[in-house]
Amino acid sequence: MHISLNWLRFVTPSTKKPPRFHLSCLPSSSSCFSSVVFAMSYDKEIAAAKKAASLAARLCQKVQKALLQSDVQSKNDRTPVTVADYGSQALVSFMLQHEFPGEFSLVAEEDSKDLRKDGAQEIVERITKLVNDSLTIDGSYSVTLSTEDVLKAIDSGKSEGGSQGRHWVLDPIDGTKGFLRGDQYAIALALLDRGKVVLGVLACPNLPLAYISDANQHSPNNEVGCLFFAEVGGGTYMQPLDSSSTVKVQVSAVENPEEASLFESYEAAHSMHDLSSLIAQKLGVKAPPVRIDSQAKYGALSRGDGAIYLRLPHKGYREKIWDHAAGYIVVTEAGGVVTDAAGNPLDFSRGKYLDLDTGIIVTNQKLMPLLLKAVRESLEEKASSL
Ligand SMILES: Nc1ncnc2c1ncn2[C@@H]1O[C@H](COP(=O)(O)O)[C@@H](OP(=O)(O)O)[C@H]1O
Ligand SMILES: [Mg+2]
Ligand SMILES: [Mg+2]
Ligand SMILES: [Mg+2]
Repeated sequence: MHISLNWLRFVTPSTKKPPRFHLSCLPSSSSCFSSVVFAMSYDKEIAAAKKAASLAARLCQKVQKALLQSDVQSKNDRTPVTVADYGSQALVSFMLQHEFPGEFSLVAEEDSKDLRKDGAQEIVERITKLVNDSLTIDGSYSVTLSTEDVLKAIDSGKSEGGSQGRHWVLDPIDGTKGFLRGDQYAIALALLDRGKVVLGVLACPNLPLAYISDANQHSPNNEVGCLFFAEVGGGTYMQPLDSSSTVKVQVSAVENPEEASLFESYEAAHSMHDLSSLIAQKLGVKAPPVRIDSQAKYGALSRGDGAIYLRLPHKGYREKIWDHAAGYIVVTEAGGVVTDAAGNPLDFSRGKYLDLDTGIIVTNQKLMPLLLKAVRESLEEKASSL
Protein backbone atom coordinates (compact mmCIF):
# COMPACT_ATOMS: atom_id res chain seq x y z
CA MET A 1 0.00 0.00 0.00
CA HIS A 2 1.15 3.51 -0.73
CA ILE A 3 1.74 5.31 2.58
CA SER A 4 1.30 9.04 2.25
CA LEU A 5 2.97 11.71 4.34
CA ASN A 6 -0.37 12.38 5.95
CA TRP A 7 -0.54 8.79 7.03
CA LEU A 8 2.92 9.04 8.57
CA ARG A 9 1.67 12.01 10.56
CA PHE A 10 -0.18 9.60 12.82
CA VAL A 11 2.74 7.23 13.42
CA THR A 12 4.08 7.22 16.95
CA PRO A 13 7.20 5.32 18.10
CA SER A 14 5.06 2.46 19.39
CA THR A 15 3.07 1.20 16.43
CA LYS A 16 2.71 -2.39 17.56
CA LYS A 17 0.12 -3.07 20.18
CA PRO A 18 1.52 -5.40 22.87
CA PRO A 19 -0.72 -8.05 24.43
CA ARG A 20 -2.01 -6.73 27.74
CA PHE A 21 -3.70 -7.58 30.98
CA HIS A 22 -5.25 -4.89 33.08
CA LEU A 23 -6.49 -4.41 36.58
CA SER A 24 -10.09 -3.70 37.28
CA CYS A 25 -12.23 -3.09 40.35
CA LEU A 26 -15.40 -4.99 41.08
CA PRO A 27 -18.29 -2.55 40.74
CA SER A 28 -19.60 -3.36 44.21
CA SER A 29 -16.30 -2.69 45.95
CA SER A 30 -16.15 0.06 48.53
CA SER A 31 -12.38 0.18 48.32
CA CYS A 32 -10.48 -0.41 45.13
CA PHE A 33 -7.51 -1.84 46.97
CA SER A 34 -9.48 -4.43 48.87
CA SER A 35 -10.97 -6.05 45.80
CA VAL A 36 -8.60 -5.52 42.93
CA VAL A 37 -8.96 -8.44 40.56
CA PHE A 38 -7.05 -9.49 37.51
CA ALA A 39 -9.37 -9.18 34.54
CA MET A 40 -8.72 -10.92 31.29
CA SER A 41 -7.66 -8.65 28.51
CA TYR A 42 -10.15 -8.35 25.67
CA ASP A 43 -7.67 -9.22 22.93
CA LYS A 44 -9.68 -12.16 21.57
CA GLU A 45 -12.85 -10.07 21.55
CA ILE A 46 -11.19 -7.15 19.82
CA ALA A 47 -9.68 -9.40 17.14
CA ALA A 48 -13.12 -10.90 16.46
CA ALA A 49 -14.76 -7.48 16.46
CA LYS A 50 -12.22 -6.09 13.98
CA LYS A 51 -12.70 -9.02 11.66
CA ALA A 52 -16.49 -8.85 11.81
CA ALA A 53 -16.62 -5.07 11.29
CA SER A 54 -14.13 -5.25 8.40
CA LEU A 55 -16.11 -7.95 6.62
CA ALA A 56 -19.35 -6.03 7.22
CA ALA A 57 -17.66 -2.94 5.78
CA ARG A 58 -16.82 -4.87 2.61
CA LEU A 59 -20.43 -6.00 2.34
CA CYS A 60 -21.65 -2.41 2.69
CA GLN A 61 -19.07 -1.09 0.21
CA LYS A 62 -20.26 -3.58 -2.38
CA VAL A 63 -23.88 -2.46 -1.94
CA GLN A 64 -23.00 1.25 -1.91
CA LYS A 65 -20.93 0.88 -5.08
CA ALA A 66 -23.82 -0.80 -6.90
CA LEU A 67 -26.18 1.87 -5.59
CA LEU A 68 -24.03 4.74 -6.84
CA GLN A 69 -23.47 3.12 -10.24
CA SER A 70 -27.12 2.40 -10.84
CA ASP A 71 -28.81 5.19 -12.76
CA VAL A 72 -32.27 3.69 -12.48
CA GLN A 73 -32.12 3.97 -8.69
CA SER A 74 -34.81 6.26 -7.42
CA LYS A 75 -33.64 8.76 -4.82
CA ASN A 76 -36.30 7.57 -2.42
CA ASP A 77 -35.67 3.86 -2.80
CA ARG A 78 -34.30 2.67 0.53
CA THR A 79 -33.82 -0.93 -0.61
CA PRO A 80 -30.01 -0.76 -0.88
CA VAL A 81 -29.54 0.55 2.64
CA THR A 82 -32.07 -1.96 3.89
CA VAL A 83 -30.19 -4.84 2.32
CA ALA A 84 -26.83 -3.57 3.60
CA ASP A 85 -28.15 -2.80 7.11
CA TYR A 86 -29.65 -6.24 7.64
CA GLY A 87 -26.77 -7.96 5.86
CA SER A 88 -24.20 -6.22 8.04
CA GLN A 89 -26.11 -7.08 11.22
CA ALA A 90 -26.58 -10.75 10.22
CA LEU A 91 -22.91 -11.07 9.30
CA VAL A 92 -21.54 -9.52 12.51
CA SER A 93 -24.02 -11.41 14.67
CA PHE A 94 -23.19 -14.75 13.00
CA MET A 95 -19.42 -14.18 13.25
CA LEU A 96 -19.50 -13.17 16.92
CA GLN A 97 -21.71 -16.14 17.86
CA HIS A 98 -19.40 -18.44 15.95
CA GLU A 99 -16.41 -17.04 17.86
CA PHE A 100 -18.11 -16.94 21.29
CA PRO A 101 -20.59 -19.80 21.22
CA GLY A 102 -21.41 -19.78 24.96
CA GLU A 103 -23.53 -17.08 26.46
CA PHE A 104 -24.12 -14.45 23.79
CA SER A 105 -25.90 -11.13 24.07
CA LEU A 106 -26.19 -8.53 21.33
CA VAL A 107 -27.95 -5.15 21.46
CA ALA A 108 -28.35 -4.11 17.83
CA GLU A 109 -30.39 -1.60 15.90
CA GLU A 110 -32.30 -3.83 13.46
CA ASP A 111 -34.76 -6.70 13.85
CA SER A 112 -36.36 -9.06 11.35
CA LYS A 113 -40.01 -8.03 11.84
CA ASP A 114 -40.38 -6.36 8.43
CA LEU A 115 -38.42 -9.12 6.73
CA ARG A 116 -40.91 -11.73 7.94
CA LYS A 117 -43.85 -9.92 6.32
CA ASP A 118 -45.50 -11.12 3.09
CA GLY A 119 -43.64 -9.92 0.04
CA ALA A 120 -40.24 -9.64 1.75
CA GLN A 121 -38.99 -13.04 0.57
CA GLU A 122 -37.04 -11.65 -2.39
CA ILE A 123 -35.20 -9.12 -0.25
CA VAL A 124 -34.40 -11.80 2.37
CA GLU A 125 -32.90 -13.92 -0.38
CA ARG A 126 -30.77 -10.97 -1.55
CA ILE A 127 -29.55 -10.40 1.99
CA THR A 128 -28.78 -14.10 2.45
CA LYS A 129 -26.74 -14.24 -0.77
CA LEU A 130 -24.83 -11.13 0.26
CA VAL A 131 -24.05 -12.58 3.69
CA ASN A 132 -22.95 -15.94 2.28
CA ASP A 133 -20.75 -14.27 -0.36
CA SER A 134 -19.15 -12.12 2.35
CA LEU A 135 -18.53 -15.01 4.75
CA THR A 136 -16.74 -17.08 2.15
CA ILE A 137 -14.89 -14.22 0.45
CA ASP A 138 -11.49 -14.82 2.08
CA GLY A 139 -11.90 -18.54 2.79
CA SER A 140 -12.35 -18.04 6.56
CA TYR A 141 -15.74 -19.71 6.61
CA SER A 142 -17.13 -22.57 4.57
CA VAL A 143 -20.77 -22.26 5.51
CA THR A 144 -23.96 -21.58 3.65
CA LEU A 145 -26.61 -19.88 5.74
CA SER A 146 -30.27 -20.41 4.93
CA THR A 147 -32.71 -17.49 4.88
CA GLU A 148 -33.98 -18.64 8.30
CA ASP A 149 -30.38 -18.69 9.67
CA VAL A 150 -29.99 -15.08 8.48
CA LEU A 151 -33.27 -13.97 10.09
CA LYS A 152 -32.24 -15.68 13.34
CA ALA A 153 -28.83 -14.02 13.28
CA ILE A 154 -30.52 -10.62 12.84
CA ASP A 155 -32.87 -11.35 15.75
CA SER A 156 -30.01 -12.29 18.06
CA GLY A 157 -29.60 -8.53 18.39
CA LYS A 158 -32.71 -8.21 20.57
CA SER A 159 -30.93 -8.04 23.91
CA GLU A 160 -31.69 -5.05 26.15
CA GLY A 161 -28.13 -4.70 27.50
CA GLY A 162 -27.81 -3.45 31.08
CA SER A 163 -25.38 -3.41 33.96
CA GLN A 164 -24.85 -7.18 34.36
CA GLY A 165 -22.64 -9.44 32.26
CA ARG A 166 -21.34 -8.81 28.76
CA HIS A 167 -23.26 -7.37 25.83
CA TRP A 168 -22.12 -6.65 22.31
CA VAL A 169 -23.54 -3.40 20.93
CA LEU A 170 -23.92 -3.00 17.16
CA ASP A 171 -24.98 -0.34 14.71
CA PRO A 172 -24.71 -2.28 11.43
CA ILE A 173 -24.76 0.94 9.40
CA ASP A 174 -24.56 4.16 11.32
CA GLY A 175 -25.29 7.13 9.09
CA THR A 176 -27.85 5.52 6.77
CA LYS A 177 -28.53 8.93 5.22
CA GLY A 178 -24.82 9.34 4.45
CA PHE A 179 -24.72 5.82 3.01
CA LEU A 180 -27.53 6.65 0.57
CA ARG A 181 -25.85 9.92 -0.45
CA GLY A 182 -22.53 8.15 -1.06
CA ASP A 183 -21.01 9.97 1.93
CA GLN A 184 -19.77 8.85 5.34
CA TYR A 185 -21.14 5.91 7.31
CA ALA A 186 -19.72 3.50 9.86
CA ILE A 187 -20.08 -0.03 11.14
CA ALA A 188 -19.92 0.49 14.90
CA LEU A 189 -19.34 -2.40 17.28
CA ALA A 190 -18.61 -2.24 21.01
CA LEU A 191 -18.57 -4.55 24.01
CA LEU A 192 -20.11 -3.69 27.37
CA ASP A 193 -18.81 -5.53 30.42
CA ARG A 194 -20.80 -4.88 33.61
CA GLY A 195 -22.22 -1.71 32.12
CA LYS A 196 -18.94 -0.19 30.94
CA VAL A 197 -17.74 0.06 27.35
CA VAL A 198 -14.56 -2.03 27.31
CA LEU A 199 -13.81 -2.13 23.60
CA GLY A 200 -14.94 -0.51 20.42
CA VAL A 201 -14.36 -0.86 16.71
CA LEU A 202 -15.40 1.65 14.06
CA ALA A 203 -15.11 0.71 10.40
CA CYS A 204 -15.44 3.84 8.25
CA PRO A 205 -15.28 2.75 4.60
CA ASN A 206 -15.41 6.28 3.13
CA LEU A 207 -13.26 8.14 5.64
CA PRO A 208 -10.00 9.41 4.11
CA LEU A 209 -6.83 7.99 5.67
CA ALA A 210 -5.49 11.51 5.64
CA TYR A 211 -6.60 14.36 7.86
CA ILE A 212 -10.00 15.75 6.90
CA SER A 213 -11.23 19.30 7.02
CA ASP A 214 -14.24 20.98 5.50
CA ALA A 215 -12.20 21.78 2.41
CA ASN A 216 -10.79 18.36 1.57
CA GLN A 217 -13.40 15.85 2.71
CA HIS A 218 -14.52 15.06 -0.84
CA SER A 219 -11.14 15.29 -2.54
CA PRO A 220 -10.90 12.56 -5.19
CA ASN A 221 -7.20 12.08 -4.39
CA ASN A 222 -7.88 10.87 -0.89
CA GLU A 223 -7.33 7.20 -0.11
CA VAL A 224 -10.30 6.09 1.96
CA GLY A 225 -11.26 3.32 4.40
CA CYS A 226 -10.28 3.46 8.09
CA LEU A 227 -10.65 1.02 10.94
CA PHE A 228 -10.40 2.46 14.46
CA PHE A 229 -10.21 0.24 17.53
CA ALA A 230 -9.76 0.77 21.23
CA GLU A 231 -9.67 -1.34 24.34
CA VAL A 232 -10.10 0.03 27.84
CA GLY A 233 -6.76 1.21 29.19
CA GLY A 234 -4.99 0.34 25.94
CA GLY A 235 -5.25 3.44 23.75
CA THR A 236 -6.79 3.89 20.31
CA TYR A 237 -5.37 2.60 17.05
CA MET A 238 -6.18 3.11 13.41
CA GLN A 239 -5.40 1.03 10.35
CA PRO A 240 -6.47 1.17 6.73
CA LEU A 241 -9.42 -1.15 6.14
CA ASP A 242 -7.39 -3.03 3.54
CA SER A 243 -4.12 -3.39 5.45
CA SER A 244 -2.81 -4.23 8.90
CA SER A 245 -0.34 -1.35 9.31
CA THR A 246 -1.52 0.01 12.62
CA VAL A 247 -0.85 3.44 14.13
CA LYS A 248 -1.67 4.79 17.58
CA VAL A 249 -3.80 7.93 17.48
CA GLN A 250 -4.39 10.84 19.86
CA VAL A 251 -6.98 13.57 20.03
CA SER A 252 -5.99 17.12 19.13
CA ALA A 253 -3.90 18.97 21.73
CA VAL A 254 -5.34 22.35 20.72
CA GLU A 255 -5.87 24.57 23.76
CA ASN A 256 -6.97 27.76 22.06
CA PRO A 257 -10.60 27.40 20.89
CA GLU A 258 -9.95 29.90 18.10
CA GLU A 259 -7.75 27.24 16.47
CA ALA A 260 -10.19 24.39 17.07
CA SER A 261 -12.33 22.94 14.34
CA LEU A 262 -15.77 21.64 15.12
CA PHE A 263 -17.59 18.55 13.86
CA GLU A 264 -21.34 18.03 13.76
CA SER A 265 -24.00 15.96 11.97
CA TYR A 266 -24.58 16.61 8.32
CA GLU A 267 -28.30 16.32 9.01
CA ALA A 268 -29.78 19.37 10.74
CA ALA A 269 -32.61 17.12 11.94
CA HIS A 270 -30.09 15.17 14.06
CA SER A 271 -28.37 18.09 15.75
CA MET A 272 -29.26 21.78 16.09
CA HIS A 273 -26.86 23.63 13.81
CA ASP A 274 -28.01 27.05 15.05
CA LEU A 275 -27.12 26.09 18.62
CA SER A 276 -23.69 24.75 17.70
CA SER A 277 -22.94 27.91 15.72
CA LEU A 278 -23.83 29.99 18.80
CA ILE A 279 -21.48 27.82 20.89
CA ALA A 280 -18.72 28.15 18.27
CA GLN A 281 -19.20 31.90 18.23
CA LYS A 282 -18.88 32.13 22.02
CA LEU A 283 -15.70 30.04 21.90
CA GLY A 284 -14.26 32.13 19.08
CA VAL A 285 -13.91 29.14 16.73
CA LYS A 286 -12.85 30.55 13.36
CA ALA A 287 -13.13 27.60 10.98
CA PRO A 288 -16.52 26.65 9.51
CA PRO A 289 -18.05 23.48 11.01
CA VAL A 290 -17.17 20.14 9.40
CA ARG A 291 -20.47 18.34 8.78
CA ILE A 292 -20.24 14.61 8.31
CA ASP A 293 -22.49 11.65 8.96
CA SER A 294 -22.14 8.85 11.46
CA GLN A 295 -19.64 7.90 14.14
CA ALA A 296 -16.90 8.61 11.60
CA LYS A 297 -16.92 11.93 13.51
CA TYR A 298 -15.64 10.16 16.64
CA GLY A 299 -12.98 8.39 14.55
CA ALA A 300 -11.83 11.62 12.92
CA LEU A 301 -11.73 13.35 16.31
CA SER A 302 -9.71 10.52 17.87
CA ARG A 303 -6.87 11.25 15.44
CA GLY A 304 -7.08 15.00 15.90
CA ASP A 305 -8.76 16.02 12.63
CA GLY A 306 -10.95 18.35 14.65
CA ALA A 307 -11.06 19.22 18.34
CA ILE A 308 -14.78 19.43 19.14
CA TYR A 309 -17.88 17.35 18.32
CA LEU A 310 -21.28 18.72 19.24
CA ARG A 311 -24.45 16.65 19.08
CA LEU A 312 -27.47 18.61 20.21
CA PRO A 313 -30.64 16.78 19.16
CA HIS A 314 -34.03 18.42 19.05
CA LYS A 315 -36.18 18.15 22.16
CA GLY A 316 -37.59 14.73 22.94
CA TYR A 317 -35.06 12.66 21.01
CA ARG A 318 -33.60 9.71 22.96
CA GLU A 319 -30.09 8.63 22.04
CA LYS A 320 -29.43 4.91 21.62
CA ILE A 321 -26.29 3.18 22.92
CA TRP A 322 -25.35 1.76 19.50
CA ASP A 323 -25.04 5.30 18.12
CA HIS A 324 -22.27 6.14 20.61
CA ALA A 325 -20.69 3.15 22.41
CA ALA A 326 -17.90 2.41 19.90
CA GLY A 327 -17.23 6.08 19.16
CA TYR A 328 -17.13 6.89 22.87
CA ILE A 329 -14.29 4.48 23.66
CA VAL A 330 -12.40 5.30 20.46
CA VAL A 331 -12.29 8.97 21.55
CA THR A 332 -11.75 8.48 25.29
CA GLU A 333 -8.88 6.02 24.79
CA ALA A 334 -7.29 8.58 22.47
CA GLY A 335 -7.33 11.10 25.33
CA GLY A 336 -10.66 12.80 24.68
CA VAL A 337 -13.60 13.48 26.98
CA VAL A 338 -17.23 12.65 26.17
CA THR A 339 -20.05 14.00 28.36
CA ASP A 340 -23.63 15.13 28.09
CA ALA A 341 -24.34 18.85 27.76
CA ALA A 342 -24.33 19.22 31.56
CA GLY A 343 -20.88 17.63 31.88
CA ASN A 344 -22.11 14.25 33.18
CA PRO A 345 -20.36 11.09 31.98
CA LEU A 346 -22.35 8.86 29.61
CA ASP A 347 -23.95 5.84 31.27
CA PHE A 348 -24.19 2.80 28.98
CA SER A 349 -25.55 0.50 31.68
CA ARG A 350 -29.23 1.45 31.52
CA GLY A 351 -30.35 -0.60 28.55
CA LYS A 352 -30.87 0.52 24.96
CA TYR A 353 -31.12 4.24 25.69
CA LEU A 354 -28.71 6.81 27.05
CA ASP A 355 -30.39 9.07 29.55
CA LEU A 356 -28.89 12.44 28.83
CA ASP A 357 -29.15 16.06 29.72
CA THR A 358 -29.73 17.76 26.32
CA GLY A 359 -26.96 16.37 24.12
CA ILE A 360 -23.45 14.98 23.77
CA ILE A 361 -20.26 17.01 23.65
CA VAL A 362 -16.76 15.79 22.92
CA THR A 363 -13.37 17.47 23.11
CA ASN A 364 -9.93 17.21 24.73
CA GLN A 365 -9.30 17.60 28.48
CA LYS A 366 -7.96 21.15 28.15
CA LEU A 367 -10.88 22.54 26.13
CA MET A 368 -13.69 20.82 28.04
CA PRO A 369 -14.19 23.48 30.78
CA LEU A 370 -14.42 26.26 28.17
CA LEU A 371 -16.70 24.20 25.98
CA LEU A 372 -19.03 23.33 28.87
CA LYS A 373 -19.28 27.00 29.81
CA ALA A 374 -20.11 28.00 26.22
CA VAL A 375 -22.68 25.19 25.95
CA ARG A 376 -24.37 26.19 29.21
CA GLU A 377 -24.52 29.89 28.26
CA SER A 378 -25.83 29.10 24.78
CA LEU A 379 -28.54 26.80 26.14
CA GLU A 380 -29.62 29.48 28.62
CA GLU A 381 -29.67 32.12 25.88
CA LYS A 382 -31.72 29.89 23.61
CA ALA A 383 -34.20 29.06 26.39
CA SER A 384 -34.69 32.73 27.31
CA SER A 385 -35.29 33.72 23.67
CA LEU A 386 -38.18 31.24 23.30
N1 LIG B 1 -34.17 13.22 15.07
C1 LIG B 1 -33.00 12.71 15.39
N2 LIG B 1 -32.19 13.34 16.26
C2 LIG B 1 -31.00 12.84 16.56
N3 LIG B 1 -30.50 11.69 16.05
C3 LIG B 1 -31.26 11.03 15.18
C4 LIG B 1 -32.53 11.50 14.79
N4 LIG B 1 -33.04 10.63 13.90
C5 LIG B 1 -32.12 9.65 13.76
N5 LIG B 1 -31.05 9.89 14.52
C6 LIG B 1 -29.85 9.08 14.70
O1 LIG B 1 -28.74 9.71 14.12
C7 LIG B 1 -27.90 8.69 13.63
C8 LIG B 1 -26.97 9.24 12.60
O2 LIG B 1 -26.20 10.23 13.18
P1 LIG B 1 -25.39 11.33 12.36
O3 LIG B 1 -26.27 12.50 12.21
O4 LIG B 1 -24.23 11.58 13.25
O5 LIG B 1 -25.04 10.70 11.07
C9 LIG B 1 -28.86 7.68 13.10
O6 LIG B 1 -28.25 6.42 13.08
P2 LIG B 1 -28.62 5.40 11.86
O7 LIG B 1 -28.17 6.03 10.61
O8 LIG B 1 -27.83 4.21 12.29
O9 LIG B 1 -30.08 5.16 11.93
C10 LIG B 1 -30.03 7.72 14.08
O10 LIG B 1 -29.94 6.77 15.10
MG1 LIG C 1 -26.88 4.88 14.09
MG1 LIG D 1 -27.92 2.25 11.85
MG1 LIG E 1 -31.47 3.81 11.88
